Amino acid sequence: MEPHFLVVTYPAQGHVNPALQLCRRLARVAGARVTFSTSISGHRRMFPSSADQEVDDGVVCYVPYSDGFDGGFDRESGDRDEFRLRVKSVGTRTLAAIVRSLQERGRPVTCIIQTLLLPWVVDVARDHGIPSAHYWIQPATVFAMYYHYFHGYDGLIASHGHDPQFEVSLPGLPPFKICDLPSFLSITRPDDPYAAVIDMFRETFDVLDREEASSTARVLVNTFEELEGDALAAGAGQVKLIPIGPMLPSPLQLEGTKEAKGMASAGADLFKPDEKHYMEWLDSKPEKSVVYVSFGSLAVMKKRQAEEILRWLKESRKPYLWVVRKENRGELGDKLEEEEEEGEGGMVVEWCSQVRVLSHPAVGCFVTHCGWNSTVESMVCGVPVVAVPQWSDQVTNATLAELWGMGVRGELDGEGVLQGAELCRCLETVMGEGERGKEVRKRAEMWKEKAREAVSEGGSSDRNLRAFVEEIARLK
Ligand SMILES: O=c1ccn([C@@H]2O[C@H](COP(=O)(O)OP(=O)(O)O[C@H]3O[C@H](CO)[C@@H](O)[C@H](O)[C@H]3O)[C@@H](O)[C@H]2O)c(=O)[nH]1
Repeated sequence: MEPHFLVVTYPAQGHVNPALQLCRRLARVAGARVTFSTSISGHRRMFPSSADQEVDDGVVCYVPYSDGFDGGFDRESGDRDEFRLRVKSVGTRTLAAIVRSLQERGRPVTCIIQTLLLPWVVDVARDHGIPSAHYWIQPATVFAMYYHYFHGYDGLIASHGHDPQFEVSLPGLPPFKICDLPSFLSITRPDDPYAAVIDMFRETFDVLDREEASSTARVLVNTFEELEGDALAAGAGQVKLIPIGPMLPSPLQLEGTKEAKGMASAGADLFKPDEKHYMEWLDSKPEKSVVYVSFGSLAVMKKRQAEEILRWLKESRKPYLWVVRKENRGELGDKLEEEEEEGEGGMVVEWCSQVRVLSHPAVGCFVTHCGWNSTVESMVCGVPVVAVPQWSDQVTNATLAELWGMGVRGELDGEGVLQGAELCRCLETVMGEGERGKEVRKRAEMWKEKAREAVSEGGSSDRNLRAFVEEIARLK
């Protein structure tokens, strides 16, 4: 039977991107049919004119499921517990209907792969007798931290939640301070609005425990052996972690291929791309001179943080490209408009093609919140980072990026803000002529080479993905 992977993902940009990159990789490596499924709210943003219908880009077929929140979920005021339960009940039903409909149309699914926070998808796979796999889209180190949290270390971590400098030693990992563990692990108040998120992770690890017992646990990880060999081996019970990354962003996967042209605009973006000519603007700048600033797709930047960046941008002479999403603009008021009008030193955009920006020779540094995709994209483009983590895995990723030598981490003040002077110091360190800067740039180049090697034909991640595909083929 022809292999057919169904990749299911949560409707957030940081989940959609690696899921779609995996789809393209699977299509290429396995010559497989691939269907991508996110919730209707996400599908509408990717394909505004699709009227909730299936879309086919020639390589990947996009079929949306309903999660009970077709108009989207209000992250500010929505009840996360209600969200979790409704997504599970409605999602289970509508995804099952998709699996049946694909079967009836002669396109039976042979493996279901789900990204983070969707443990119920495993039940859909099991109910239909289809093998499944998890796709962990954060570092292996973060996986190991969650694993150990749910396997005996929750009490220790919770009891030191008030002491961010306390160092925890988890099996197989170097010691990490409490404040450098994924921030959800330090939630102790049940009324915390993010308490439901830790329940979603708990459900995933409960599912893994069950699968572990029946030796069916498979976890693909968006990392590579050369980067996180120790963390991959860091005692996660019998759960087999399969490093298959870094998933190259679509523009890089397609570089030089026939599909590249048509695919360039194929909808991964949940945000409307800014029409400003930022790539042409980059063309006019000297090599490695531009500072690119972006905090990803979810973080709502504190007003003071934005003001500090703005203050620094005005004072510094470095050209900059700064992504400020629409919903963050209110925070900045007229100041941003003024800045854009002056426009000499830099450019502010609402959304850009980040991978194209990072691939541009004019970009010399990425000031990032260290979402895992941004971290990986910076790595595969050889661009050093100034890390300004906000929450979740970002604090761990920032610690790792510094440990790997590909950048420096900004010291935040008591309110969690990176002040202008500190940003200036970090940029000087990374982009300046001092020894540290030279070393950081050398390491960034080194990781770029190693990352690309891992996913090129015969590289460690390429071999792992092929072996996974063969294993799935043998199961049928
Ligand atoms: O103007 C922009 C800004 C961002 N991006 C893309 O958006 C994605 C953002 O992903 P990421 O850097 O991971 O940040 P978040 O959107 O914040 O991702 C969420 O999901 C990630 C994966 O689970 C986690 O690592 C993060 O902490 C979490 O906030 C990346 O692929 C970027 O290339 C663009 O294409 N254009």
